[in-house]
Amino acid sequence: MKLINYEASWQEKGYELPKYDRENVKKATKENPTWLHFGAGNIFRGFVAAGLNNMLNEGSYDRGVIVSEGFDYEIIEKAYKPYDDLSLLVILKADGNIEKKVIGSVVESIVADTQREQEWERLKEIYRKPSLQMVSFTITEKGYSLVDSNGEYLAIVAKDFAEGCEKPVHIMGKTTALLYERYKQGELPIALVSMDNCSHNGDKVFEAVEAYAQNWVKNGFVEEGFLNYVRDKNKVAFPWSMIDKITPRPDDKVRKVLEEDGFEDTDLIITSKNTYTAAFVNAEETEYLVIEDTFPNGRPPFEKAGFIFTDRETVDKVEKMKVCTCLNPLHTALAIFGCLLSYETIWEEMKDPQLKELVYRIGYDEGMPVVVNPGVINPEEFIKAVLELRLPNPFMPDAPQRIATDTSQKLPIRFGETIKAYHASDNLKVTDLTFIPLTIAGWCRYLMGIDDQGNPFTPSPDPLLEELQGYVKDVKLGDTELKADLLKPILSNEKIFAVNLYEIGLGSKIEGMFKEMIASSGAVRETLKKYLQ
Ligand SMILES: NC(=O)c1ccc[n+]([C@@H]2O[C@H](COP(=O)([O-])OP(=O)(O)OC[C@H]3O[C@@H](n4cnc5c(N)ncnc54)[C@H](O)[C@@H]3O)[C@@H](O)[C@H]2O)c1
Ligand SMILES: O=P(O)(O)OC[C@@H](O)[C@@H](O)[C@H](O)[C@H](O)CO
Repeated sequence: MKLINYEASWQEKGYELPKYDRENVKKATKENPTWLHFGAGNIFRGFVAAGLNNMLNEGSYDRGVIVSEGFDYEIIEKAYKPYDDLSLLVILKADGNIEKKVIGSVVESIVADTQREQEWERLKEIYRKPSLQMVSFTITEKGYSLVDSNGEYLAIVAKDFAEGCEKPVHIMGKTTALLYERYKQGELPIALVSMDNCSHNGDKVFEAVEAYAQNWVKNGFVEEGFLNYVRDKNKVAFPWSMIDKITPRPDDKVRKVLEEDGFEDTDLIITSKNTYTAAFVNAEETEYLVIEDTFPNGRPPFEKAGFIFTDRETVDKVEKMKVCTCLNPLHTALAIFGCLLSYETIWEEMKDPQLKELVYRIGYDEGMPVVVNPGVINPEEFIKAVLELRLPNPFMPDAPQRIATDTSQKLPIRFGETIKAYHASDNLKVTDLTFIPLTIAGWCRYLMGIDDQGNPFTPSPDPLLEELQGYVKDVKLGDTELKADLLKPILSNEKIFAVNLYEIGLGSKIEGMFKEMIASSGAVRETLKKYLQ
């Protein structure tokens, strides 16, 4: 059974196949595309492309999506092209049932690299099409960042600014250069939609594109009118969104299940840029995509796929509910302590009495008091499902090591917003927080790269890892005397926590917890017991 030759007989083995004429969809999309997506990773295939696939199956839409990758070209070369852009979605339900769906809605895949002339020219052509309504992104938080931890422009960004729109290297430079093609075509309208887990994600795209446009205007590469176009919300919109569907890396156990069916395209691929990909993607059943309804050139009827359209204020509340309180902070706490306590799956961590208690306390005791009900999703029901069904789902192969990736980029939204809300509150005291500080102390302990048994482990990739590990490199388990300012460069960094933790009164508390966690091997567990029993 090869994806590229899928056939009706697969249905007997429970595989749902595209019910539409894919060649027609391909042709219509290539001629008049409506949607281009950057970031060919797992969430794109497992959720958004799958939503469109449902619409095509039902006949409620007639166009596919074109995917582009401006960072990790191997994803396209190894996980899309060999399979004619098809993929297999494996849904792992909490009751143990598995659904398998062939996703045919991705009809073209393109590497976004100015050195690859044909592909770059095709992207320009797509941007020039009046039919194009939206360009979306799932490129991780760091994909939007133009600066380093000191706020200085990254070298590639500075070079892009200096060299103009002919051969940008940063993904936001490529996006801006392509948008310039659309501007030249008569200022055609479009929406650029981030679907990443960052706060006010639309603003991240806007700020990056605006910075590129400003610098290119300043350096004489593009006209002032382009900057005005980027800033004109009636022409270029940057809607906010909140996306939710736990989509782990392609898993070996799932691979074996597929192989038992006779499915052959099961190679697990780890690219040189550390993306975990395959021709299949495994994900949970639950999914939410809430998008601010600002699309100057219209949009596909995504309501048919269950996506929720609303105003910006509601998206903000939903995002705060999910990313700042009811899911992602709990994930990051499990990621940090999971790596320290040598866990390899989230569901097993949810059987650990202290870790389970920790996420209940972070969620219910510390997060929920500052959550505002967004109306479109009920926070009480949402957090209950996360804690009782989604995280403990034993069929989901999600790993703390995946979630620990880029933790330095995630802390401001996952914990910083709650800390700020307590600090600003008249009736809550930030110094009463215990479990969030405990998790931050755990992260400082994690940065040592030594687990609770005293064995070295490899922390997950993070753009600040090297710098941050430098601060704790001399700490040893059993140290009783620590340099007074040891953690200060970390805990006072407002880029990492959204606040200076010393200025709001949490710095010493976290330092104290860190000291408890380095007392000896086994001290992480003992510290968790102390605060959680
Ligand atoms: N996987 C999930 O459970 C999930 C759920 C909700 C939201 N998300 C959001 O989607 C993002 C991607 O998740 P995924 O599961 O697709 O991950 P993935 O590892 O499968 O893919 C990561 C994608 O980001 C791109 N990328 C990474 N670093 C980049 C950079 N510096 N510049 C440009 N592009 C870069 C990669 O090329 C790839 O396309 C997450 O960071 C998160 O914001 C993921
Ligand atoms: O995708 P990241 O790296 O931003 O965060 C890791 C997980 O917390 C995240 O992917 C969740 O699974 C997701 O946000 C659930 O909707």
